[in-house]
Amino acid sequence: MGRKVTVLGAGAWGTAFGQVLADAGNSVTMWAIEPEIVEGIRDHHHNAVRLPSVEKLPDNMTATGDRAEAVKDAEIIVVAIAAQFARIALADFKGLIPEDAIVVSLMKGIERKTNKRMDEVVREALDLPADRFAAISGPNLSKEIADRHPAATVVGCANLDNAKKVAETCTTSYFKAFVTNDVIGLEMCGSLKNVTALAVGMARGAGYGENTAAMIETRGLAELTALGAAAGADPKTFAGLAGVGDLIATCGSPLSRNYTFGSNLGKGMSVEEATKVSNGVAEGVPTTDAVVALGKELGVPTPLAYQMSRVLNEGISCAEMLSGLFGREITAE
Ligand SMILES: NC(=O)C1=CN([C@@H]2O[C@H](COP(=O)(O)OP(=O)(O)OC[C@H]3O[C@@H](n4cnc5c(N)ncnc54)[C@H](OP(=O)(O)O)[C@@H]3O)[C@@H](O)[C@H]2O)C=CC1
Ligand SMILES: O=C(CO)COP(=O)(O)O
Repeated sequence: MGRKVTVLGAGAWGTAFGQVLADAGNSVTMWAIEPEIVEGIRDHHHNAVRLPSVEKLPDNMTATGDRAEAVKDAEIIVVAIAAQFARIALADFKGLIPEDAIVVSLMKGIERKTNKRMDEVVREALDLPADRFAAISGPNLSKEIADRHPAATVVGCANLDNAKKVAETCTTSYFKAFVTNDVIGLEMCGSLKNVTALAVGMARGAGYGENTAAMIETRGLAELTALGAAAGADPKTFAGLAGVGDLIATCGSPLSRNYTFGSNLGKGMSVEEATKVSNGVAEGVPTTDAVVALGKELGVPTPLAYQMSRVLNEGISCAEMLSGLFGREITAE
């Protein structure tokens, strides 16, 4: 049974996920600011700007630039906007969202300055109760999913029935969704793994091999698990698809914008140069400082995020970043 679903933001993941929803039999409306993107999807079933690899998007997928028209009668509204702009973009939708619609975030980032997760930002921006907010997070590189390669994800909602409703809405022969009520865990996994991916990419770009990558990934996992648990997440979530799973995908693939951004830094580019050549938003960049701040707030050491913030703000080298990760004191792992 198809539902009316709206996706706010026709970036790479918003568009690929829109295709998943359409493949699952729903009637999908994409909302985007840029008229070129709206016209491309609506008139030619093609997003030449953000997802050119898909020649023809499904027929049951359309687009509009009109906010009220986009969300009218939608049962599920998916938000896929660059995290730092989510609050401001959603402010214009306040009052337009149907009263019983579930709002789903695909975003993986922490808001700078407030250090808030996307569940907090979305709920505040739309004045939304917890049981109508869901997060989706997992190893979901958009280009692979757009090519319909088999993949899985996790849908989190305080209300498990609503998580199941969202999961059912995005299930296809190639896309499997699990459910949880650990929204905080999903948010922390998705946001923090991007900082680790920046560091692994940087090490790879600088020419280091498997040992270095494994060291950063494992220490990154320990860091995001500790911070997540302190924020109220279930530590088990970090061993699942959204935690270890997404770390493996993101830290191992040049399709990841965060990995590639880091790799370019490791090859010697400046932050400005790496930003210029980035193929979409690298959420780990603005999220890094927010993770350091959140660590201070919650009393959890975040050595990897701290060293990456020095890379991004002070331009320290990869070797300096890695040697700064560990003190000289001998400790248990
Ligand atoms: N790509 C992936 O593989 C995955 C991405 N994600 C997460 O999904 C989120 C979106 O990523 P993705 O689609 O890939 O990113 P893109 O860089 O491809 O697109 C970013 C999107 O944000 C929109 N946007 C930026 N600023 C504003 C604004 N002020 N108002 C409204 N819209 C705005 C862009 O609109 P416009 O095009 O008009 O500029 C675009 O739709 C991120 O948080 C990312 O971490 C999660 C899983 C996988
Ligand atoms: O989150 C992702 C895969 O799960 C996508 O990673 P990037 O945002 O680094 O491309």
